[in-house]
Amino acid sequence: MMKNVGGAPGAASGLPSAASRPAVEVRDLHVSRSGTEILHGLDLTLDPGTVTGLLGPSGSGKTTLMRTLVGVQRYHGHVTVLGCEPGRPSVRGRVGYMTQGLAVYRDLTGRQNVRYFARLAGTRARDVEEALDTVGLSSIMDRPVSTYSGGEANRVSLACALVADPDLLVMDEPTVGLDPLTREDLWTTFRTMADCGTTLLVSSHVMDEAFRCDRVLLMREGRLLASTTADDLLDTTGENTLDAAFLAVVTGSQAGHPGSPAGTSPGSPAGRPGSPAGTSPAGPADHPATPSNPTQDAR
Ligand SMILES: Nc1ncnc2c1ncn2[C@@H]1O[C@H](COP(=O)(O)OP(=O)(O)OP(=O)(O)O)[C@@H](O)[C@H]1O
Repeated sequence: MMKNVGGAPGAASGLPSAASRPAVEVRDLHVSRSGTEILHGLDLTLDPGTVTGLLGPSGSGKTTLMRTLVGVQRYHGHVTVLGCEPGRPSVRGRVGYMTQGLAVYRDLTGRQNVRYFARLAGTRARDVEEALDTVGLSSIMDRPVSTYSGGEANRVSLACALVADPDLLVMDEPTVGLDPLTREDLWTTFRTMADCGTTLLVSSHVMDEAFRCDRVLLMREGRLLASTTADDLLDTTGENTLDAAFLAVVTGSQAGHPGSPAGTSPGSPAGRPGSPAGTSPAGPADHPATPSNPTQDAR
């Protein structure tokens, strides 16, 4: 069953329905940190119920984009998340964010951490044991996180994000440090969540994970180079591997162009459900937005 991922129902009002409205819409997004512009005018949309991979070299701005979407980064431009300005109280509880750094309590056990985040999520929370099981932590969930390996501790962070059952789940390299089996299980979980209406944005340095995504956003130096699919990326670059295709795009050495954000072909990765998300035309950047999230860091 699809979640209601939007605000007011659209059919009766004549507005686009929640399911057809983008879960995320970004136009002409600029972000500066410490006086230096980091993002230089991004345009993108994420369709509801899709998995989008965010790929780019270290320092290309992936985390900065994610921070913007979850409402902890000051920005200029037009950004809506689930129909609202990022960080607004009405949308905060519906957006999950798994950061790169460990964001759990090390003196608590895995189970206690997940239970705590489930309580914060209130009635919308998923089952705690199920969330722990999903990330493969059931056997060690009663040990303090301080005794976990790095990969195990990361999985607690992920379970804390999953247990809140968000409508938009933003994850910064969630599969780092995971063994192939757990990684496989997680991607299955991501797909199931998307099929149930959750919109997922996943950054990764593992290029093959692009095949798991409905759409892939390629970034370099604060710009969006392409909004495409893994298959289209191979086709348009003529490369055999995604690593090579990605390299061709980021170094600008490919023969063809993999597709501008607004101009990629509408294919999906082979055998995978989900409609590719298109991109939006640029709009005016006339009003700086100030996220209302009290945890915002506008550096
Ligand atoms: N507080 C800050 N002040 C100044 N520059 C910053 C700040 N935070 C990040 N940056 C710079 O912004 C750029 C983008 O950083 P960001 O963390 O978004 O990249 P990323 O693509 O997520 O990198 P990685 O893959 O290594 O995590 C980098 O050049 C980084 O040095």
